[in-house]
Amino acid sequence: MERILYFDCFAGISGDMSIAALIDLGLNPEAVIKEIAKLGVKGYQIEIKKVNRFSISGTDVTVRLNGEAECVHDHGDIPCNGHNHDHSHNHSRDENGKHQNSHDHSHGHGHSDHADCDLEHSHGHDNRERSLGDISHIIQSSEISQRAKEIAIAVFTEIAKAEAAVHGKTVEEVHFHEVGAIDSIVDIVGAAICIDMLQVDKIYCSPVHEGQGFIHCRHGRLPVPVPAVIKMLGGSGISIVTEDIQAELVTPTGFGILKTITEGCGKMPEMLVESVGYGFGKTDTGRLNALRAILGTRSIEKDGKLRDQVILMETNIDNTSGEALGYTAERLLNAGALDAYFTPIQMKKNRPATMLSVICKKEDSEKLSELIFKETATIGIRIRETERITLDRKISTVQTELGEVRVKLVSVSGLERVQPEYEDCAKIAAEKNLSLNEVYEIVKMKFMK
Ligand SMILES: O=C([S-])c1cc(C(=O)S)c[n+]([C@@H]2O[C@H](COP(=O)(O)O)[C@@H](O)[C@H]2O)c1
Ligand code: NI
Repeated sequence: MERILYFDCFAGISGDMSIAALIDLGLNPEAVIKEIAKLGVKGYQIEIKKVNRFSISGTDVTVRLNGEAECVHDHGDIPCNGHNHDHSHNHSRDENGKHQNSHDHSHGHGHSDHADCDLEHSHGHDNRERSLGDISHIIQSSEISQRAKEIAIAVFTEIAKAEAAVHGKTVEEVHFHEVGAIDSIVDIVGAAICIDMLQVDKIYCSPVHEGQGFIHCRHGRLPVPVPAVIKMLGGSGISIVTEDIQAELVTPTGFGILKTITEGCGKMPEMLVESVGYGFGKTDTGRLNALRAILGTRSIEKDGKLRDQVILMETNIDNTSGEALGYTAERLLNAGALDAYFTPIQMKKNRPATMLSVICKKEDSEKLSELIFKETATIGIRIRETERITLDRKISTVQTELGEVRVKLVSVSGLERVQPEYEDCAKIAAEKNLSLNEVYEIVKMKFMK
């Protein structure tokens, strides 16, 4: 059996929605808080509560920094953005999640947005700038589980890479403001801890719904999806559906988490649903603003076959030498491609050309597409996610009169099929001066009854 986690992102995703939805699946909130405390970061409180929004029962997670006052901000362009998500605020809500006291201007700062709050004032937010190295150090030196550490650092790295690209800096030069604040660290590490606690084998997501318009943050006025999110979209295999809502529904923190942990984007896989969790966002969009997490199981085997998702990349090339193409395929295979192959094609302007196809795991697609761009003259790659059915296989070693040979054993409709390993047979054939076929036959004879 395989445990599957599916994120239904019908209202986007943010850091606090992620941790809230995962806890709402049935994790013990106290146990999660205890794990997060192992970070050794001080000066915050996590409030996890069950609430009803639009008649749906779910979880709301708010990280409050000690001595925090309300975040004071007025919203020029869109509702309460910068807070859809990952930062705590004390706005109270009615049953439908609408703000009752929309903004408390008690500080008299009159900020125009939350990020300005972070940058210029110290009324409760953690203002420290942190580099990826600082954050990785906090995580590495803590006593949270190894898997949670790996996930959390991978999320921060993903976001740092996007920020670096957007701002024309190196990853080391990137200093997080919003995302470096304690509440975002808690959201990301908290989500990583929950994923580890849920012991899931595979994670998938739906296309992610995003609003439109502009937000204000420390960079000034940014279009939605914000640049860091757009950057991370590349190579993610995740698609965006634009809603007619003037709000930022997808935050860099939320998308960073999603991109890092999911293996594929599409419809909910067929599975037996065990539990469903709703994690509420903070923005009032006038409709249910929640991330839905669905946990279930499916049998990995269906008719003796395994099903999983792989990425298929294709590019048509008419201006790269045969030498360079052969070299590219070799590099792709060495870098983790499941397969890399060529098809002769006829392109426009009567050009005989070559289509390069690469099959790979989702997590390798970005790296491999970069390699294709680097080694060939192509300027575009088609990328799609596709389901793969494979026969369950066992590798075993047999003793033959020619020596030890590895074989793949697969079962098809109850019949066992033996596939001797090419490398082993080729080596023996060369050493013993036999044909490859002769070696194959000798190995296969071992399995004749
Ligand atoms: O802090 C930075 S560098 C930052 C970059 C970007 C880019 O798209 S670049 C966007 N933002 C906005 O700030 C808030 C908080 O983001 P979190 O992911 O930390 O919650 C949000 O509106 C982002 O879009 C910040
Ligand atoms: Ni930025």
